[in-house]
Order: sequence, then C-alpha cells, then structure tokens
Amino acid sequence: MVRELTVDLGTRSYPIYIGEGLLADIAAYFEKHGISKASPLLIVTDDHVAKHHLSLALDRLAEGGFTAVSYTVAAGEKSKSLAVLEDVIGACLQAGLDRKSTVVALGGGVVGDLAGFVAASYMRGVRFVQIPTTILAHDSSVGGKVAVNHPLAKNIIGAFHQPELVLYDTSTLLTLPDRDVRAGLSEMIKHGLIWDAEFTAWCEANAEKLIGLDPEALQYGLYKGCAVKAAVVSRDERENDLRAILNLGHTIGHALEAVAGYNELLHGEAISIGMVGAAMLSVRMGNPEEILTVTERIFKKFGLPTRIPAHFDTEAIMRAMMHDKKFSEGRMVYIVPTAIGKVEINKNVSAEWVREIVDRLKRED
Ligand SMILES: NC(=O)c1ccc[n+]([C@@H]2O[C@H](COP(=O)([O-])OP(=O)(O)OC[C@H]3O[C@@H](n4cnc5c(N)ncnc54)[C@H](O)[C@@H]3O)[C@@H](O)[C@H]2O)c1
Ligand SMILES: O=C(O)C(=O)C[C@@H](O)[C@H](O)[C@H](O)COP(=O)(O)O
Ligand SMILES: [Zn+2]
Repeated sequence: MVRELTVDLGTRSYPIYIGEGLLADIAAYFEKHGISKASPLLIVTDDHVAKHHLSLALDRLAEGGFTAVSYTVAAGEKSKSLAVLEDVIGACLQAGLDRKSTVVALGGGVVGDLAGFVAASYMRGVRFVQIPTTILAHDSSVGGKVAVNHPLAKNIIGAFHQPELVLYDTSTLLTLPDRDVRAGLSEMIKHGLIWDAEFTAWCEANAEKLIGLDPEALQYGLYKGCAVKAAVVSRDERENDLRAILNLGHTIGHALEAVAGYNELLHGEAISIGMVGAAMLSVRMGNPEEILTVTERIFKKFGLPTRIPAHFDTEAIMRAMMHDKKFSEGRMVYIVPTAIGKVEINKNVSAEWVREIVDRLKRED
C-alpha cells in the first residue's frame, strides 16, 4: 500500500509517497514527475546509507534510462558544513550537471539538508528530490528548509527550496541503528505535541511497536507525522508565523548541538531535552503540571534523553541560544506548550526563566 500526501504550495505543490519498496520503482516515480533524462542527475548520500541502498537506486535509474552519478559524504552532522557543500558542488560540476539536472538526497536529515542546499545554490537553483532513509527524515524531507551549520550556530547558512517529490521507502528503515530509530521518533512525538493530542497518546501507546519497527505502526506514525508537517508548511511556507511551532524544543536543542560541536547529541536527542525544557517553561508560566509530566513520561518511554549532560556549560548554552533564528528585535521567542497537542508562540519570555530551566535540566534527574 502506498500512502500519499500533498504539500500544498500552489504551483510548487508536491507529493509525499510513503510505502514499502518504493525505491525499486524510483525510475517510474522520476519519470512521472518529469525528472530529466537528457541531463545528468546527482545522488548525494552518506557512507552508511550508500552501503545499504545506493546500488538499487543507481541500477534502477540506469535501467530506466536516467544518467545518474553519486557522491558520498561521511555520515554524521559534521557533513552539514560549508566545506562539504563545496565538495558536493565540485561533484555537480564534474558530473556535468546543468540547469535541467536534479540533485537527489538519498539519506537522513543531514544528507537532505546538505543536498537541498546544493540544489538551492548550484547554478542559482536546480530541481531537487528527497528520498528519506531515516525516521527523523519524515520531518526533514518535507517543507523545503535546507541548510548547513556554522560552528557557532545550527542551520544558519541555508535557504527554502522545495523538492519535486518525496519518495519514502519505509523498507530502508530496517537497516537503521537503534539509537537513530529512537532519535527519529523524537520528531514524530513533536508532531503530536504541537498539533494533535490523540496522536501523542497513540505514539505513547505504540512506543514498543515503533521502536521495534513494526511495519504497520511505523507507516501510520510516519504518515501522521508527515501530515502534520505538510499541513503547517502548506499554511506558512516561509515561517512568517505558524511554521515556528515546528521548532518546539529546538531553541534549547540547537544550542546543545552547537555547544557540543555537533558531535555528542543527535538532533532528535537534543530536541527531546529541549521539549522537556519547553514543558518546564510552560509550567513555570502557570500552565498545568500535567504538560511536563506527560512530556517527560513519553520521552522516557522512548529511551530518549530528558536532561542536559552535567558537563555542558550553562553560559555557553545561553550564548548559543542567542543565534536562534526566531529571535529578532531584541526579543526571545519560544514555542511553549499550553496543553498536550497545543503550543503558543511566546514572544515575551524572560531570559532569567530560561537560564533557570537550563540549570534545572542539568541538575535534576
Ligand atoms: N530541514 C528540516 O526541516 C529538518 C527537520 C528536522 C531535522 N533536520 C536536520 O536533520 C538532521 C538529522 O537527521 P537524521 O537524524 O536523519 O540524521 P542523519 O542523516 O545523520 O542520519 C542518522 C544516521 O543514520 C544513518 N542512516 C541513515 N539512513 C540509514 C539507513 N536507512 N540505514 C542505516 N543507516 C542509516 C546515517 O548515516 C547517520 O549515521 C539534523 O541535521 C537536523 O538539523 C532538518
Ligand atoms: O521545518 C521546520 O520549520 C522545522 O522547524 C523542523 C525542525 O524539526 C528542523 O529541525 C528544522 O531544520 C529547524 O529549522 P531552523 O529554522 O530552526 O533551523
Ligand atoms: Zn528538528
């Protein structure tokens, strides 16, 4: 069964296909969506994904009459850098990509964000396809945010560049390491926490199935997560307002990733801590204690971290948070839960309260 969703952006609308074994039909999907056979295309992937899934994509594209070459980066967040971006642009030039070419991201959020930014900048913009291979990438492959990191700030060099299609073959997820399975589920839970209390409860009730990659639970969870993301992006593509809710837990989370040199916490782990922090902030503002109890309980159930490791420096975290893209005109902006399944964009948060929360996240167990 193939589930289908649409990101509704007028003339730039695109489909998300979710199902088992879709990678084997890559050529048919590309043909259906007008990907050029006359110009070469570049598949960007990483060395873990390449080992398991690259040859099928290349073989099937060749059989379908496409000229596809690949470029493999080192796995991990460190590849989201300007240096690696330059390497991939070099690969585009070497392969002779032209303005009708397509850049294809075969991988998780790192490859998707990097390849997407290559597609946004090569020749001032070429077409782009997302083939997500992690659970987390149900989020990153949808919505067109593409970027690389700066040592001081996460995703600070980037663009909005929407894909032509998202081809989500859930059978690729079977080769994911357990830590990446759990980290990916963190964004799925986020989609429940910001939008849908019922889906949040479903995630909690199905934790074991999701962690165990039960095909039915996984497909449903990914479909629901993508549906929330597509609904939000369709209403506010460029984060003028509503889209900021997708950033629940990310102000603290991104600061933790940057302070750790993009080397210690996975993105999904950093934001599970950040979402617990946002729940603490919510309760500090007078909202019901239940918001924190439920949030913590869910992340613990998924074996995700809920506390900042003690060796992180509070002042360094506070400094890193100042680079958050939501902050402007001297105001800190936080996404704060007001109930399970509901959040507000709060533009009046005191830095002192945030420091208090960061300290509490380091202190308490
Ligand atoms: N653009 C967005 O909207 C958006 C949204 C959420 C997250 N992100 C970004 O996504 C990144 C995190 O994504 P991620 O968690 O997918 O990380 P990732 O891309 O680094 O993948 C996680 C790990 O799994 C490996 N891997 C990927 N697919 C595999 C497979 N099928 N089998 C075996 N191994 C596999 C990778 O090599 C890597 O080691 C962060 O940089 C984050 O900022 C972007
Ligand atoms: O798509 C969005 O918008 C999000 O905020 C999704 C986040 O999960 C994702 O991590 C995103 O890359 C964060 O964007 P940023 O603008 O805060 O860098
Ligand atoms: Zn995220």
